[in-house]
Amino acid sequence: MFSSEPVLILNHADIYQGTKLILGDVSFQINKGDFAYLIGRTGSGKTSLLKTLYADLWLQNGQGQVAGYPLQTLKPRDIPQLRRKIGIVFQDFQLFFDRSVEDNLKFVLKATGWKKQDMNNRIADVLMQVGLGTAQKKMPHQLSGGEQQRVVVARAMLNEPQILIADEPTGNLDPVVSDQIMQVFQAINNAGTAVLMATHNYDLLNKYPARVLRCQEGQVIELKG
Ligand SMILES: Nc1ncnc2c1ncn2[C@@H]1O[C@H](COP(=O)(O)OP(=O)(O)OP(=O)(O)O)[C@@H](O)[C@H]1O
Repeated sequence: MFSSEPVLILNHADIYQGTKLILGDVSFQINKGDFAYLIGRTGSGKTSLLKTLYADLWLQNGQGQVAGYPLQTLKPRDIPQLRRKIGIVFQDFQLFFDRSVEDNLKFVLKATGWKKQDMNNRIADVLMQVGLGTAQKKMPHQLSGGEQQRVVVARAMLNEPQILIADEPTGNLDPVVSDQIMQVFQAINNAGTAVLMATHNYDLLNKYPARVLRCQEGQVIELKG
């Protein structure tokens, strides 16, 4: 029902690291409600592609649009707004270990201009969404690796992103815990947020089938299901 609205468009995009072309002539689209995996060997360019989408790498050739922001003409001052419309999750949890779960989430809400009276409700909502409704006051070290990663996902959802971009989100987690993270992603996706997830974990692809984009020999190709 959401499938007609594009949240990500790449059109003949070239992905560079410095002067080195990593992926050439990349064209694909992700619509609201889509779930897509990004696969490919180590060094094939998955991370470089994702970094281009959240403007950590500049798009030098071709066109790109993410959450309505054109990447090829993006100004540095637009980057924070773009990143508010994208949820970003990496393999290594980057929580502040010297503050509670709640304070980790508040840090983002403060930085993105939320009113104080709205913060507690939003924090409760996102923690509920990732199945950690009672973790508010806990310190990160009191949580397991999988729970910490779920806090990271909750943090990425705070500003109701149009798309969640995840780079190896289950990379350090065992199969059972990876599965839990995946179920959280599925629930987020079912609620209408698009998901683009780079992974080496082919078990997940079999268990949770979705679109598959593969980085291979300097190109991105979509595998036909
Ligand atoms: N900061 C950088 N400067 C120059 N080249 C880089 C940089 N980061 C990555 N590269 C190169 O870009 C290519 C693609 O790397 P990238 O990290 O995007 O691949 P990947 O598919 O994400 O790999 P992995 O599965 O190991 O995460 C590699 O050849 C890598 O050596």
